[in-house]
Amino acid sequence: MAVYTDIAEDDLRWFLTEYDAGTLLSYKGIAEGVENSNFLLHTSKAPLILTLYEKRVEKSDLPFFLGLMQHLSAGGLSCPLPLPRKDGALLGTLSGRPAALISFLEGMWLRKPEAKHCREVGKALAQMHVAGEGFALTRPNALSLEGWQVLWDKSEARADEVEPGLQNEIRSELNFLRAHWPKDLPDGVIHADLFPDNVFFLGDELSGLIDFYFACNDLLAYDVSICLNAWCFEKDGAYNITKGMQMLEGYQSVRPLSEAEIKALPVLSRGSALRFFLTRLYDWLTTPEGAMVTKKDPLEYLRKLRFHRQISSPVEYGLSL
Ligand SMILES: Nc1ncnc2c1ncn2[C@@H]1O[C@H](COP(=O)(O)OP(=O)(O)O)[C@@H](O)[C@H]1O
Ligand SMILES: N[C@@H](CCOP(=O)(O)O)C(=O)O
Repeated sequence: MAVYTDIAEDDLRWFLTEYDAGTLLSYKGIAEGVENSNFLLHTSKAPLILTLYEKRVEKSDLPFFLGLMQHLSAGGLSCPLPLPRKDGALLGTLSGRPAALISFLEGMWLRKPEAKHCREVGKALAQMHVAGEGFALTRPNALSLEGWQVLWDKSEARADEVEPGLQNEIRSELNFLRAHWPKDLPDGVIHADLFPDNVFFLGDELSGLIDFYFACNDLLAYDVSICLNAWCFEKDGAYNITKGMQMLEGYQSVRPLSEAEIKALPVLSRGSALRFFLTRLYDWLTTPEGAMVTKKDPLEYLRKLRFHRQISSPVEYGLSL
């Protein structure tokens, strides 16, 4: 679960007086999530999500994340909106952490997404890419090639504890990606973590996207590759080409991919698989036993990475060329 920082009821009541949010009726920690501490609040006005920003979130990035939600929402994307304080600021402090109130999004995430849901996700991702145009702030992707190397430097010495031979395999993967990473593809604001737990559905209808705390400026097709990794593999590790096809068709129904983007999908997918492998590996090796967070399996992403390595044409992702 992810509640790293506890809050005292009196402090929360005091914090809420800065907002026009009504009076507190109840609050509870939310078990899901990895990065931040989240609480569900019921007030006399409306349900709200309270987020306390934790370890990997830089305070200086918060205006980008919160402003982005406002920009995307104004552009027609369904996503939470930060609630301004009475003084207009979007950010306050609670229990010594930067904290924000955001609107509660109806829906729930799908534990067993089907191909038809992948199509909706592809569409919503493309809508987000379009809605992100014109956003005034920028944020470089801290988890691209350089950031991967930093994570790897911190994990490399113990990597073979997780699987023998990993040291050599990941070292040469990083070399490959450094040499082949595409540079001239369309870029813009990407979500960068659009996993099933960050997409809400009401029945089969997508009700919105959450968790913009990895959002940044990067290649749009890299975001597509993140979604292929996160949505289109089955529990047994097999790639589901029907899901891939639906995801890509859904995306292209809003924003067609260029030939260069399509050609780059295998290398981008290797990069995104490595990115999630590395953060999971780092967390696996450093999260203390008994911590209140569910550690995610790095090897799931190693298997995905190996799959992308043997792709010989983007057609294998379900694209019709
Ligand atoms: N705006 C929201 N509306 C409804 N539920 C939310 C909202 N934001 C977060 N949640 C709940 O909190 C959980 C964790 O949120 P998330 O932003 O993914 O956390 P983290 O950044 O720590 O991974 C989500 O799975 C969801 O259950
Ligand atoms: N999606 C990442 C972990 C980040 O978790 P989130 O709760 O912020 O989506 C992974 O699966 O490794």
